[in-house]
Amino acid sequence: MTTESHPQAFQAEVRQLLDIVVHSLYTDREIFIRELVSNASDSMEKLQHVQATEKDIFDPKAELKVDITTDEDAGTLTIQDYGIGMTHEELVENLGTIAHSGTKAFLEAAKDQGNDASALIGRFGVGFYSVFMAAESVEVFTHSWRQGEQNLVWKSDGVTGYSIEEVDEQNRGCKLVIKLKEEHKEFAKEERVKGILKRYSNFVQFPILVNGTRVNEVEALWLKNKSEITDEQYNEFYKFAANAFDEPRYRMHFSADAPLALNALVFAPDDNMERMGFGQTEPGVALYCRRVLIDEKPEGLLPDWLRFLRGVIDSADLPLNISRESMQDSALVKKIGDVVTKRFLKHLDKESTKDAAKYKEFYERFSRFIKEGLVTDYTHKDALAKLLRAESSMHDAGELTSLADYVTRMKDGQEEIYYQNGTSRDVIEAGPYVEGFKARGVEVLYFYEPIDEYVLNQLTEFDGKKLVSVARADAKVDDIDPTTADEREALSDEDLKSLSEWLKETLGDKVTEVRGGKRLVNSPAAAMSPQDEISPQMRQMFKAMGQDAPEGGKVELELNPRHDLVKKLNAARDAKPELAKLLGEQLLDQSLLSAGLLEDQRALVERGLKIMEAALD
Ligand SMILES: Nc1ncnc2c1ncn2[C@@H]1O[C@H](COP(=O)(O)OP(=O)(O)OP(=O)(O)O)[C@@H](O)[C@H]1O
Repeated sequence: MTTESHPQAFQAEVRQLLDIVVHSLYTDREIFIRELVSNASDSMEKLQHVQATEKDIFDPKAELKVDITTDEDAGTLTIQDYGIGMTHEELVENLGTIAHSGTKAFLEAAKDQGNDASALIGRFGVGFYSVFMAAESVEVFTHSWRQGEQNLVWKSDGVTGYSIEEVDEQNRGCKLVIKLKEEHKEFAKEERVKGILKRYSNFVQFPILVNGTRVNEVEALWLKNKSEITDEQYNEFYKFAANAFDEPRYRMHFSADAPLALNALVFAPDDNMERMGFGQTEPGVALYCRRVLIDEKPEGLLPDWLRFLRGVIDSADLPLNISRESMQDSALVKKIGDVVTKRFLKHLDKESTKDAAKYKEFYERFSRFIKEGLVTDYTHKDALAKLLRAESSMHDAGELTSLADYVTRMKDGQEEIYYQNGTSRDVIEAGPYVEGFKARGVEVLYFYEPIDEYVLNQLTEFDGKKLVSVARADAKVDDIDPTTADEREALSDEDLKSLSEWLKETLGDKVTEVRGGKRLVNSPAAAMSPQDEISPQMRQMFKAMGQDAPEGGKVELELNPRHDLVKKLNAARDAKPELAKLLGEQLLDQSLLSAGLLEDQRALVERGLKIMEAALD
């Protein structure tokens, strides 16, 4: 084998690549250190494989580590590894031509793009050559793991070509001596280099030392076997990764080989910082490729509503050099995010049945995110719906139930899932809507947040069963018989019909319809949302958000034909027409009031006084 001391020209493609690297890649210049440390680590990993089969290895006792030294005065940065090193032939092949597919693909794409290569480069690896973003010249001293090979140095200024010479004895592996350009001397500063390594290379499996001090202390826990990790280790890792002081509420650790090579370790924190008033939480699951950081806060990785999660996703399938900008529209990144999201939702569902009390605590803090997911993320709708919880007419206050459990308790003949949205349990139970369901032994779920109405409207159904508000006129509960018979005599159909017509006339277009119904027990009347109309609660929500609500929002008035007040009102139509009119209007306003829908209460109060006066006459 010959050893040239005269310069060799770079392959044309390498020159082209170097030109782009030096002239178009300005952002994230610091990543060249990440690239070189990754190469060092890869090379030592390869050595471990070689050690498994080969006995005769050069410099067999050399410890596997990355030694980095900085020299500010000389403006140099030196990176030494003890990996497989390179022979003369390998130096030519690896550092003088472009053999690896990623860079080739880049150059081909760059050709198609004409001059605008900078937009593309983030998607492909430039690996070793990225050093020339900061270097004036580079020397690679090396000895291969093979016995009997030469001690060599490869030198280049990264412009036209390189030379390879034989040198004095070297350690096994590669030592890169990087002479920095004047304007990039910052990379010869110890603190700057340590900062870069902490950011990108903290989890590299081999020790990294800067001027003799180790900088990477934390193990890449996500790549270890679950059975080898203690709870304390997990919690410590969470605190480190999330920069947190609390103990995580949930954690999920999983690995997959197909369809994607994936390792994920994610945590739900103790509390929801948004609920505590800290403003919008930033996404906190970092993306790694084989222990090396790609992006700390990747935006397109997980859906926005999972922004409370903390931890790490690592995929060996990702190209290391992918840039932040191109990440967001990478199909691979989306796929990774989707796999993790699905897994996490499944994990939560499992945990919720395993320990309901623990899940309740989580839900009380994080339900906002689940609801946000339900209204923004159609893909995961079904899995999210399983995680919803609510109080119920069948359970004590404070107890939560799931939609799935509700379905198991549905009565024979019941086709729909019933719910009511109100400010509190007391308000809901004091209102007229639930009583008819209770009398039939039909369960009603109670939701208390304004957003719930919207969430349930979006969800429309669960397990093939429609979600219906008990305030809807079309709720199909009338077909189910009450469990106890109501002995009170009802108004005749004829009287009920004429009373209803009279009331409709009296109330005018404040109501769409007045009619009798079977649903009420203790209340004389109730304001119902007509079929196919946006509910009054929804209108209120639009208003609260400062938006114009769609047309509609009128109610249907349902009368209880067994209630004394209704019977007496019917009689009063002829006997005391003036008072009957007042009572009819009052009945509507009170129904609106108990539905939380009366906007202006002045008329109600004034009318109340007149009715009181009449009562004393
Ligand atoms: N420290 C090293 N020790 C041994 N071989 C190395 C070292 N650094 C680079 N090489 C060799 O040079 C080749 C080219 O390196 P380069 O960083 O350009 O690309 P890569 O590591 O193959 O891919 P990428 O960096 O795009 O993921 C490597 O595949 C490897 O064979």
